[in-house]
Amino acid sequence: MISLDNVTMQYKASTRPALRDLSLEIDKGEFAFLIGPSGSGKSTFFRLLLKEDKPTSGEVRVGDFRVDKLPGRKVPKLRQSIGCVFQDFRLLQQKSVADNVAFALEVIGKPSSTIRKVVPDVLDYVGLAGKADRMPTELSGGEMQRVAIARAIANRPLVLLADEPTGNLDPDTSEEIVDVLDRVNRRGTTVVMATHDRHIVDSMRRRVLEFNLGRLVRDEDHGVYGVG
Ligand SMILES: Nc1ncnc2c1ncn2[C@@H]1O[C@H](COP(=O)(O)OP(=O)(O)OP(=O)(O)O)[C@@H](O)[C@H]1O
Repeated sequence: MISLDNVTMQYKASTRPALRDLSLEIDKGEFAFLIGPSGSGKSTFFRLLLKEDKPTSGEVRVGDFRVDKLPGRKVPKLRQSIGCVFQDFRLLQQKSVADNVAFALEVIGKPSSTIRKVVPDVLDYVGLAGKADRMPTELSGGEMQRVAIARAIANRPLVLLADEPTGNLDPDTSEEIVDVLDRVNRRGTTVVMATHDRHIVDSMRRRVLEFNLGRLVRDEDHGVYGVG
């Protein structure tokens, strides 16, 4: 589903590469944690998958997309097959919960009949039934992240990338959010979650990919956070 082959990413403004000769594969349906200290390359890895940056060398694949060689006109199609969730939720503040999700489907050209059906289903799925008409300011952090997940999965992407999705949440709420991601994964979506949350990694016992200084230094199937 995701594969990197000898990928190096050297930003022009930086003296050392953000990723160095990175090779890894994540299969369809896997749930993988990406861990490592600040600056180890986790966000850069996500940016390469989304073609927000182009690697200096090496090959990047997501599903059938050869991302590093993808022409610009095909990038929207790639991004439609990758859902993203971030630490800071990134909701549209002027739109209701339902409209945040609907808007994501509108911009990719889904017909309104589909949108009317999908939005309540997906809100129900993430545990927000009954909150469709709330504005983001009327939600808790955990609820905001549920909206962000609903928006990210509404189009049933192949992959869900979550960049520190629990970074702004308390421990109990974090567990609830990871439960939602776990359900999304069990439905067949590949999930990759970058995190600094030791407790979550240790309790889930899923694949752990540890980065350090742009290198993959550990890859374990049922890993823990470890000493780092
Ligand atoms: N646009 C950029 N230009 C120059 N250097 C960059 C750029 N983006 C990231 N870097 C550098 O690349 C390295 C990897 O950064 P990256 O953001 O991928 O790390 P990270 O593991 O996601 O960190 P964090 O846990 O803090 O989010 C760092 O040394 C960073 O300073």
